[in-house]
Amino acid sequence: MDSLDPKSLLATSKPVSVTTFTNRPSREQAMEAVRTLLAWAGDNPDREGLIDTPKRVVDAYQEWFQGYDADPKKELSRTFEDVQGYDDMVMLREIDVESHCEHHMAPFLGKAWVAYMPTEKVVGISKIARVVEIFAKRLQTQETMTKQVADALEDSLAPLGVAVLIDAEHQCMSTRGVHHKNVSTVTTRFTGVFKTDTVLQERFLRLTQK
Ligand SMILES: Nc1nc2c(ncn2[C@@H]2O[C@H](COP(=O)(O)OP(=O)(O)OP(=O)(O)O)[C@@H](O)[C@H]2O)c(=O)[nH]1
Ligand SMILES: [Zn+2]
Repeated sequence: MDSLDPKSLLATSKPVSVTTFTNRPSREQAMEAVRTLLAWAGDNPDREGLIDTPKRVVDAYQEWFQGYDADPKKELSRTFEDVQGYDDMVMLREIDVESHCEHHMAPFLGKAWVAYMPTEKVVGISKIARVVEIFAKRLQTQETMTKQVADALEDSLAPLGVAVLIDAEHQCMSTRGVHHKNVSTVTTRFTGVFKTDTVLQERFLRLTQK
């Protein structure tokens, strides 16, 4: 099996865009990396209980990071104009967020509230949840993800404004490091009328409360 030279993968010191980083190692190389981690942790990767673990871990990573292969723009490309003049905010409450922090690759889990003020077109509501999922299934900071969700809606729907709030607990804080449990991190992004109209912003924030 070819050894994986990290220098050849990260040959440039410039930040690598997630959409242009296509020089991926093979599945076999990824499984070999898991074997290395198991041995490094102090266990025997060849014992019966661990023999299939690299395969399971690679399958799990494929699921947790499938957002790199998905395009949020595509999800938002189908819109509907026949809404009989509906002119108020559309809001999805408590969309599940299952993501991984880019600093530790540890899970952060929580909820997202997403609203937009449509102009003449609306999008299928499931597509908004799909967009949240696509960005969640990449390595993230919560701040970046919050802005990416808002930007995707802005770019595709050209609405009067967008509001996004994410509330999540980071396991890198609860299960290691500082070991503080039940700390929720809240991030928000308001654009357009949600930024300029404080009454509307407060309405959105009230709707994020239980
Ligand atoms: N702003 C922000 N920070 C995050 C997020 N996820 C994890 N972090 C933080 O990233 C930071 C990384 O800090 P470092 O000092 O480089 O890493 P570390 O030594 O592992 O830090 P500790 O977690 O404090 O042990 C930590 O403070 C984490 O809590 C996130 O989504 N947003
Ligand atoms: Zn972390």
